[in-house]
Amino acid sequence: MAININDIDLSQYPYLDKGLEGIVAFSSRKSKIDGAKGELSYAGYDIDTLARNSTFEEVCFLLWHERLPNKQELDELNATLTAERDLPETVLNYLRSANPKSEPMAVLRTAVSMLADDDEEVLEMSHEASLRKSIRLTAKTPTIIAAFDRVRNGKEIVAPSKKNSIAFDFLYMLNGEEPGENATRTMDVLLITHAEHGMNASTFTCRSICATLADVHAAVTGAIGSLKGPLHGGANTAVMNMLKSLDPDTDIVAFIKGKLERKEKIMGFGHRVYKTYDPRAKFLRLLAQDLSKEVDMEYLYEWSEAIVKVMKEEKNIDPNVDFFSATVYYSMGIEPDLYTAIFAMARMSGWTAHYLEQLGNNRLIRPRLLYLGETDLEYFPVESRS
Ligand SMILES: CC(=O)SCCNC(=O)CCNC(=O)[C@H](O)C(C)(C)COP(=O)(O)OP(=O)(O)OC[C@H]1O[C@@H](n2cnc3c(N)ncnc32)[C@H](O)[C@@H]1OP(=O)(O)O
Ligand SMILES: O=C([O-])CC(=O)C(=O)O
Repeated sequence: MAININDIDLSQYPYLDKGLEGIVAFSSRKSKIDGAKGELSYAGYDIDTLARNSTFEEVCFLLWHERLPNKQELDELNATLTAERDLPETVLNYLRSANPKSEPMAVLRTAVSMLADDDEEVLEMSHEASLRKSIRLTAKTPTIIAAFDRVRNGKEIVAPSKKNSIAFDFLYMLNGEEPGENATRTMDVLLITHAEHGMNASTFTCRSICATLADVHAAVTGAIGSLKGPLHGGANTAVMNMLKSLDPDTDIVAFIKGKLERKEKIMGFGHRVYKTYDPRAKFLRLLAQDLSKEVDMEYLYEWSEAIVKVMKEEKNIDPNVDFFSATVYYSMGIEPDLYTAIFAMARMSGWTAHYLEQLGNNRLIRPRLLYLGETDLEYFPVESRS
């Protein structure tokens, strides 16, 4: 006989909720979100201030150490991140032989996992060794994404120039030519705004893996798998696929209303925590407006604004970080299926920061399950089952 949920005294299970909404699973010093006000800060610094003034490397230091670096500390981190950008030959060989039709996120997941093979400290679990591995993972992830994109497009892999920031070198390795100041700064802002976001699904995955005392490579490999889905980081690619399906004759109001009537979700909208405009979307919206105009694709921004208006009127739902970032990436000439991988490249800093935090105050994560299946069934050998 199956157990009926109505017969169970649910007051014994105070935390039972589909999707764990509202449950505080960890404490952290990495980021603070006020979902009602639409505010986000990393280790005490408002996201708008960081996006306007900081660099991704400085944000990495902030997330790992919970304070901003001084000049010498930042120079040292920059030097290490630059020196660690090369990939081991085993990973390069994998990227050269990977199926060019594979999703970049699947290839990234495999390549990041493979980095463990060549990391001499892989099983060294101290905070110091885990931080060194985190720096190496953050340095190498952009090289993996750019190399796979070149290989799948029949182009030679470009080695890192090691002359400049992660944002600069990523665009250099992707396009085979040095990016200008504006493109570099835009990529830096994208990386800063995507770096960290509390107990999101992929960070939860990362911390759960860490809590078994598995190494940081294992934890971020799991996190990449979690970020890939369209309800999480995969939404940015889905947003651009939706925008690309439109044309100047599309009645956007009818298009969105039709989707809502069919109970389809509009990608890039809604958030478990924000019940108002995502502060990062506010920032990226301005970038999307400027950049799409610069490359004569202002129509993408105009369609986006039209969608924002219908979603507000019909569902009172605002855009999240994935909505306008799609137009920013597209205006930079980046292929839509790379967007989630670039998100992962940024979030590597947040994942590894949470890994270090979990390691410093660890307990196995093992929630309970409410069993609702059959009980006390009689076992019959397979031959006698109908
Ligand atoms: C980096 C990130 O991960 S940001 C999020 C990226 N993901 C997306 O953009 C995918 C689209 N958005 C969504 O699916 C959701 O808003 C999520 C998954 C992000 C958050 O979802 P939840 O907190 O679980 O809300 P849930 O899915 O239960 O939705 C609540 C209600 O809002 C509606 N809703 C939420 N988001 C959307 C959306 N994007 N389009 C249409 N309706 C939506 C739901 O249909 C539901 O309506 P109902 O109560 O009438 O059935
Ligand atoms: O916080 C979340 O649920 C999703 C996320 O990662 C983000 O918005 O950056």
